[in-house]
Amino acid sequence: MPNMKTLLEQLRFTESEIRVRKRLLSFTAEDVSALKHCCSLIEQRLDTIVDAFYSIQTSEPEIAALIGDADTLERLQSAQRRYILDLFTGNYDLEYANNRLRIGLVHKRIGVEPKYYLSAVYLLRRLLVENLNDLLGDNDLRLRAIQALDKLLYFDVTLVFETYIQSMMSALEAVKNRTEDYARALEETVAMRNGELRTDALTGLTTRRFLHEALQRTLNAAQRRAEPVSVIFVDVDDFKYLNDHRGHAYGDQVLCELGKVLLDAARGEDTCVRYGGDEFCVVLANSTEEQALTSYCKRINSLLAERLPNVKISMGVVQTGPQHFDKAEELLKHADHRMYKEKTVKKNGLAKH
Ligand SMILES: Nc1nc2c(ncn2[C@@H]2O[C@H](COP(=O)(O)OP(=O)(O)OP(=O)(O)O)[C@@H](O)[C@H]2O)c(=O)[nH]1
Repeated sequence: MPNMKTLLEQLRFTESEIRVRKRLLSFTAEDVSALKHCCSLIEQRLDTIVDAFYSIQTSEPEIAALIGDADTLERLQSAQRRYILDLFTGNYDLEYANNRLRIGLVHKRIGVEPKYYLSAVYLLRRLLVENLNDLLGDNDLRLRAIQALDKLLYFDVTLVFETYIQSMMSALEAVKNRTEDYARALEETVAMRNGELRTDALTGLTTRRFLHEALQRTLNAAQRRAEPVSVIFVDVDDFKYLNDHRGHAYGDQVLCELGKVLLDAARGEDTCVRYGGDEFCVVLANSTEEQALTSYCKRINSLLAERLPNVKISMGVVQTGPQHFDKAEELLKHADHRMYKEKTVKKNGLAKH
């Protein structure tokens, strides 16, 4: 029985553990002999006891439903017969313990709640005591046998409950493992999706998620080489109006084309990012603010005039380095602020260009 072995191993069951348990219940050789003495007497009443047991059990509708069909009832009856004989054989060894552990496992598996198991143990004890009283009359053996039976039943109930609990814990462990597997799979999916999001689907530019990483890389390299870095925020003017009046698909085309313009105007070491919606951000390596305005921004404006003559943009340029370097966050905030300022000036009709 490989399953039993695992169960015993799980519960660390050994001969010496059985000895400890017997000692804890003061289950002595005297108890063994008292039970053994009653074996043949109980055997005579075996069928009567088992019949009485199941007629009382099945009179309870909930238990009758648990037992189910006649075949199961028959199997339970013969198992009960074996158990009653086991109680009086005088052999309470590892094999005996194994059988009790198996009962615990079976009870858990078929969903017998402890209340049913305990009431069944109580009923069996009552029937056995009634029969011992009847068979043995008023003598010393009767008292000793009943006492020994009580200890042995406690021994068995403990084993059954331990297996029950162990098997419940294994089920919980399995659920926990499944949940952890699911969480891991979910994390992998999210990681994969994030990986896909490195590139913006519409424009093919770097996504905002990776702006910080790219900017930091450029800043680190610039610091080592003592070069300036410029950051440009770009935002389409009245894009909502374009969307609303020429359709969302046209809006998409504009964003896509603007992305190309930004890329075409940039050099290999620059990073063009779709910041979100109609906002873009460009990190120019080795570029002062002056160079950005006179070279990069100028190129953008002329490309835009060629490819999207009806589209206007606002830009905010900020330089950091080559001596003192601002933090990435500050730089982005500053560039965004400048772009917003330019837009506000234009909207108020104060634009000079
Ligand atoms: N077609 C299209 N529209 C988008 C996309 N992402 C965001 N938008 C729209 O872009 C518009 C941005 O509008 P606002 O932020 O009000 O900007 P605006 O109309 O350009 O106004 P100002 O920035 O003040 O000039 C919103 O209407 C968004 O719904 C996209 O991927 N495709």
